[in-house]
Amino acid sequence: MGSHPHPLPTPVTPAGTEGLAALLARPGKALVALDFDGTLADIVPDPEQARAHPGAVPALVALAPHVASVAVITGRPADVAVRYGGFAGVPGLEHLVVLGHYGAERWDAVSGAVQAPEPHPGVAAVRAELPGLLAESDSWQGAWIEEKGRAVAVHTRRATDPQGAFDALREPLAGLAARHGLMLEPGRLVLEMRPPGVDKGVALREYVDEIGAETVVYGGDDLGDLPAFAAVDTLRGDGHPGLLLCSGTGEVPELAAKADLVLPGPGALTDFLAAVAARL
Ligand SMILES: O=P(O)(O)OC[C@H]1O[C@H](O[C@H]2O[C@H](CO)[C@@H](O)[C@H](O)[C@H]2O)[C@H](O)[C@@H](O)[C@@H]1O
Repeated sequence: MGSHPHPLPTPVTPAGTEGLAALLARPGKALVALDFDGTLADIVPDPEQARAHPGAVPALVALAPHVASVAVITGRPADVAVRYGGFAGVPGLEHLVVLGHYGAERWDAVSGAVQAPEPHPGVAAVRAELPGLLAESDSWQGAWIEEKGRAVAVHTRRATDPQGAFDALREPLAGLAARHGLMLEPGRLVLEMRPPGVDKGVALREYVDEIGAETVVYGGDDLGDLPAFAAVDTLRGDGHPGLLLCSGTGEVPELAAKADLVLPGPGALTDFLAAVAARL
């Protein structure tokens, strides 16, 4: 162990310690699944400027040959995560899978294509009403719309009062979403209106079953990752070792409280993945 340049941080829970031990002992039976924004990519004020941390692709490339599968599970459209991540055409990531829109979409590196369901009609209705709603009050001044194709998001990170705008918008946007058969997905200073029926927990569980993974490592940073954390907890109850990583600097304490290991942001998380890969 003394020959490794990067130390391997220790999980703070017995379940996480068991999950890490299983990953190191039987990597070929492990799935490593990771969120994109805030986990593999640093948070930036403009979502269009988000890109994978420089350490992310090298860490995934180092891990991929040893494990059963590496997957990215994100709220982004799958093709956007692939583009911003720089995941396509990378030697070593020929089997990468990206589950976008919380699992509604799937991109795989083998085909290079995205599989997606029919668009939900509520998204077009919300899109049409949203500018009128945002013009109704000064309480959310500076909030702006991210067009996501199969969903619409309202960001407040660049609003005059980011948290105040987020809080003030939560109820009206929940109402707007519900009127059109959508759900409200709150995140880090973002409120997304999206079709129901899938979440990162459902997506993770289905993918674990599909590939027959024994051990599951999941890393996230936001409220949308809570269902995936819950899925890993359930899997642990069913005898699958699991390791829950939180990429966090304090913005989402709800997720950090449930993690086996909190790493301070994408740089630390990708260092951890690289340190694991170096031991395989
Ligand atoms: O599931 P994820 O991959 O974590 O995607 C969740 C949302 O991420 C993006 O918003 C977040 O990142 C932005 C860029 O760093 C940041 O400006 C924003 O405040 C964050 O909430 C993305 O724009 C959303 O569409 C995703 O749903």
